[in-house]
Amino acid sequence: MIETIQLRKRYGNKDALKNVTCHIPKNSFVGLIGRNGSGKTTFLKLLAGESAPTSGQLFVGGEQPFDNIQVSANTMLIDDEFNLVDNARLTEGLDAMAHFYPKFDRPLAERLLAYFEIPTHARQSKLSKGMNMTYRFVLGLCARTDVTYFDEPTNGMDASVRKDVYRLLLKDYVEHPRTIIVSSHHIEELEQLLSYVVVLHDGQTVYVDEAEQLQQRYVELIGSAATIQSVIAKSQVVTTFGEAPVQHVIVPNELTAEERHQLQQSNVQIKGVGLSDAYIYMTEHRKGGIDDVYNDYDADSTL
Ligand SMILES: Nc1ncnc2c1ncn2[C@@H]1O[C@H](COP(=O)(O)OP(=O)(O)OP(=O)(O)O)[C@@H](O)[C@H]1O
Repeated sequence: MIETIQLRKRYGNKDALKNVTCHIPKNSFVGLIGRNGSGKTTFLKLLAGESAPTSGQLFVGGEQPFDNIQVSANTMLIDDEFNLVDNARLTEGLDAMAHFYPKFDRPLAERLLAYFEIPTHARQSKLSKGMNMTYRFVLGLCARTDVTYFDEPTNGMDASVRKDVYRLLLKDYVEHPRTIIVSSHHIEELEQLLSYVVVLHDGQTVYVDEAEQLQQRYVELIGSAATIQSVIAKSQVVTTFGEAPVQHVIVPNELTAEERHQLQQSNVQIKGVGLSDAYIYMTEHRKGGIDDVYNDYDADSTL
């Protein structure tokens, strides 16, 4: 469905995306994850045809999206700027959606807005930040375009709305399968939904595959630090946390049978990791974590 090869986007003298190569199968529910500034928004804007790549190839349903009416009629990008009609009342926004998107489910949109207590006679510009994002989310969901991109859709929503929104997204996706890409920093809220994950790091794809595979990249060893260190080479350790004597050591899921045996014999627990943790380990700063920064500062300040 979506195919990119060495996709690059340059702003001035800076590469926002420098090498994005990925294949996303049709009807996948995709999590687009990456740290601040890794290129998620830039990538979604390219996919939605809102900007043109600097170089590389990009196809959505076999078409190049930029300046392509056929693609835009079947695509929605919902972000915190989405606004179909300037200074319109929500009812006018619903009218416009029905006009542009033939599969728009207006009755569902109206029911959802009533449920979230968003007044449809109000002007979009007068809604609170969270309500505005919920309104945009409802439009994106009910448009039922073949491809829908949500860029940080839950920004500004309270915890209970966020929960409803993800539940809703899953229900609607199951009833009406289509390709959905959601960028979010709250992966833990999303991880039950995702079938596929794209991880961007510093403008490059560092992971494109099924969500489950990402989780299986690492294991957590829990036990005596000294025992773990006697079995596992230092170079294998991704990160360590917790205080001695019981520590948590994260390593790639590449333990040999012999290593597993030795660890188990020494009462070291071997545990799987969650998706959001796996992502953090994958993109962790290699120069140490926030503790090191704080400790260095502390040491300097006492000189
Ligand atoms: N219009 C622009 N002009 C110049 N630089 C830009 C522009 N848009 C993005 N960038 C730069 O491109 C890089 C990627 O930005 P982008 O917004 O795509 O990242 P992101 O992963 O969505 O970040 P965040 O998680 O913080 O929203 C950043 O370094 C950003 O400063």
